[in-house]
Amino acid sequence: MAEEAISLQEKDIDSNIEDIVISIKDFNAWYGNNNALSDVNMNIKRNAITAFIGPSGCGKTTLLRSINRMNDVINGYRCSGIIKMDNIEVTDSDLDTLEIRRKIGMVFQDPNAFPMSIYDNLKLPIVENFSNIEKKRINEIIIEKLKDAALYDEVKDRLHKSALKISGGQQQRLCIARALTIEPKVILFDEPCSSLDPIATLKIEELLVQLKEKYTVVIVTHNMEQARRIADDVAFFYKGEVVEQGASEKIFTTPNSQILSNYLKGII
Ligand SMILES: Nc1ncnc2c1ncn2[C@@H]1O[C@H](COP(=O)(O)OP(=O)(O)OP(=O)(O)O)[C@@H](O)[C@H]1O
Repeated sequence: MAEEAISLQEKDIDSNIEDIVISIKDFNAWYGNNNALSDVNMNIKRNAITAFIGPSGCGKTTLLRSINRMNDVINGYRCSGIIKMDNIEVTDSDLDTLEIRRKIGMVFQDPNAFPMSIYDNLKLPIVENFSNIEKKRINEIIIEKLKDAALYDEVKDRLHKSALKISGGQQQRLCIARALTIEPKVILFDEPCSSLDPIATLKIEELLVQLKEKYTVVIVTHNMEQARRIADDVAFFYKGEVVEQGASEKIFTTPNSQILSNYLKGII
């Protein structure tokens, strides 16, 4: 099984470098003495959806949050190895983490709309990130990003009403619009549909498929049907290792490892 995993990783590393936006090399992560990730090697393709799957506690979120250095704030967290986004070494401790998060945005499990108007939810990151920006341009960006997040038509008549008064699915699309305002290259999604009903979930899935035209999407999901529906590539995590990774079609139809096969059958 280990040999099969290595050959897949090597194959990925050989892919056209232009198509790769994030490369992860020999990455390890610890919380205190707990080795949460072991020797992860992975290439994440540009303008594609990559899904991280695997049982609970196997390191998916740890890797996701390491990609934009969100884990830096956790007491006892440390890592080794290299994560690069294009030519930027995001694991370089001298880099400003805010700068990294401008390029690598994140959307969380539960919609975290701010308790303010829909308009102000988007205005806030815009004024924080683009100094001296004109009001007219702020308006334009807000409308553009609400449209990109497939939300504009549903909220255009209540932009100045509270963001907390819209549905959970709409709030999640608002959070996606907010992440888009600063023009990231990559957007990380940590189980973005786990608190949503099936209809709201399908809307987010459709949106992610649209977003990959402009952005690179990485998603942690426990929903295998979701990964199957939307992911181009899949990485299967087990006990802190990436056991298998590759094209979604291949992962779901002809997995190499018994562990992945068992996971897909719901045995583990
Ligand atoms: N903040 C933290 N402090 C200490 N240990 C942590 C922390 N977050 C995660 N861990 C540990 O790191 C390991 C990997 O957890 P992680 O959340 O990355 O897994 P996961 O695959 O995303 O799980 P889930 O699917 O349940 O979200 C687990 O052993 C977990 O207990």
